[in-house]
Amino acid sequence: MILMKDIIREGNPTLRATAKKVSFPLSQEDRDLGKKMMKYLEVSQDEKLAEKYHLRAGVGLAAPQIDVSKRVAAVLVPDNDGSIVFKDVLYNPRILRESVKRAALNEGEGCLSVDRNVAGLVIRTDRITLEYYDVNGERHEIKLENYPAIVVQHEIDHLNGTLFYDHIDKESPFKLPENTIIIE
Ligand SMILES: OCN(O)CCCc1ccccc1
Ligand code: NI
Repeated sequence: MILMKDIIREGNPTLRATAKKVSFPLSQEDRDLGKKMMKYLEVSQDEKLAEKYHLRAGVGLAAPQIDVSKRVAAVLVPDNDGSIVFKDVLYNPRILRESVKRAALNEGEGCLSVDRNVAGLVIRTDRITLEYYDVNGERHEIKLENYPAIVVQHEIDHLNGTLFYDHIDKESPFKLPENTIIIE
């Protein structure tokens, strides 16, 4: 099971590398990789289990964060009523289209690989068309907006060696750019 000790932190060069695509059919190793990353998210979102295993809750986890430089990310986005908005392990995810409209979470973002708070608006795209392959090699092309779109962009950033605070305006971190909405 993935524990916090398995998650690499800022300074580890893997976090700034461009991860490699996986090939299909997936090796058993790449299947297991996706499974254990999703397991981490499920356990981390269960209050009791997260406490038991000292896990920081996460709505996404990218393979580079466990020092595996492959284009694989698990996403588990709950609704505030506990239902699931989006859940899947994304293999070779790719953003096909981005809206002109931008978006940022009101409370900013954090990262399991960043052990500090970095305040400021993380400016992202509000709506995306996402292409990815699932564990069975099936191609998916879906539209996401608002919170799930933000999470997927955060994870795909990890595959390209980008961290959330790279998107914060250093001079004025809380300036709201034109054409940008705040997501509560
Ligand atoms: O890479 C995943 N991870 O560091 C966990 C936090 C994910 C996340 C947090 C805030 C907004 C979008 C995504
Ligand atoms: Ni992260």
